[in-house]
Amino acid sequence: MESSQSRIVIGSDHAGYPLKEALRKRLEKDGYPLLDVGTFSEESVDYPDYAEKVARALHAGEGDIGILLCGTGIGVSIAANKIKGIRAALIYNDETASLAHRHNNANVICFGGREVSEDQAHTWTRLFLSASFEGGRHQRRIDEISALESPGNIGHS
Ligand SMILES: O=C(CO)[C@H](O)[C@H](O)[C@H](O)COP(=O)(O)O
Repeated sequence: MESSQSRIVIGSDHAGYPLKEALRKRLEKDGYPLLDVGTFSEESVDYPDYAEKVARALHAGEGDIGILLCGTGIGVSIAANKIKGIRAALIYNDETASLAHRHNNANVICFGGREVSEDQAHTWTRLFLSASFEGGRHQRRIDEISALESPGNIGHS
């Protein structure tokens, strides 16, 4: 069942800005409560700043699900996944839109603003939101991802 109550936090860099605007308007029309953290023009900016803004808003409880856009969707995915508790998924078809929720319990979805159409981004966002996490073996794997963030793990000094 689709949760029309999911509160969305959306952000992009300059390359994702046109698609962010189009997607934001469609999701607002659908009735989703939405917080837009920028960017607000096509002036060049750095995508890690917007991945951080979306993650901060989610950590602050200002939204349930994040949407991030850059040119390819890759940069925002990499940046967002550096932040504790964030599971960001790059979406590129119907299947990944659904499985990102059902198996990965992603809390951020990412799109390439120069790679996907407005219709695709809208359809895939709705598919993601209408899916449900299946738990079971998938929860075990997510717990393993969380363990990678622990202070005793690789890369922590
Ligand atoms: O796609 C991106 C990162 O994965 C960014 O949105 C940038 O667009 C990309 O790095 C290209 O940068 P440019 O400054 O727009 O040439």
